[in-house]
Amino acid sequence: MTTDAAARAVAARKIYGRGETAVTALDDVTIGFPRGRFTAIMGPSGSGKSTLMHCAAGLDPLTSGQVYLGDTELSTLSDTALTKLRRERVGFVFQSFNLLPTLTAAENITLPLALAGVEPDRDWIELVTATVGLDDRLGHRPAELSGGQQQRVAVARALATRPDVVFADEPTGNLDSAASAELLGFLRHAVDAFGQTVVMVTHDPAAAEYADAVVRLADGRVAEQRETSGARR
Ligand SMILES: Nc1ncnc2c1ncn2[C@@H]1O[C@H](COP(=O)(O)OP(=O)(O)OP(=O)(O)O)[C@@H](O)[C@H]1O
Repeated sequence: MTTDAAARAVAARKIYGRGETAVTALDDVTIGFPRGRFTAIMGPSGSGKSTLMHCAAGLDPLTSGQVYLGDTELSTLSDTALTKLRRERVGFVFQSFNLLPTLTAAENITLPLALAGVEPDRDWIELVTATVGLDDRLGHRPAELSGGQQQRVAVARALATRPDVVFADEPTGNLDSAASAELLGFLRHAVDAFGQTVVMVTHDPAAAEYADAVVRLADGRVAEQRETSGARR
């Protein structure tokens, strides 16, 4: 296992339910997500993609095994410490954008910093915000933005704390192909220009080609790990 993994799972097992209705969602998964790289998680419906992401992000505990963010083993943390870690060291992007409707785009981007009670790094926020490419629309509320624009705001929000990892769950699931390409280009840029680490669940092979590597799950196990062709870089 490489030591430069921003996040990793070791012998991760997740069982939902008990007895006859128990479902093994993760079955002995050991995987690292290298720092400064873009990893796509693929696999059929029910193969454990979301479970792996949720457990790696500290949203859901494992049944056995360990997940680490850097050198921190998440199961050793209290609920308060885990909440703090998620706020300060993890960024999330969801299929459904999840922006706060009453806040402007700019306010949505800096919200995680306000929640974490940390001083914004103004240069970083300016850099990320400039890269979003929304120009004069930063003062607009989400309802006044297209889906693609909203999701770019969501990625900028995920980057605001300069997290160790950004976890994106089907981030292009609600976008048309042009907006998807733009969003994936933005995620790619966050990795190449800012050295961020991105882990993205996707069903779309074209989306996965923006990543450096693809992890394919099947029946809760790692079925394949490969580097992408890099054709889009
Ligand atoms: N909260 C839960 N309670 C019980 N079973 C669950 C729960 N969450 C997931 N599962 C089961 O665990 C398995 C893996 O689910 P998971 O959502 O991780 O798969 P996925 O690969 O992300 O699927 P999809 O592509 O459809 O989102 C599935 O069999 C699912 O039904």
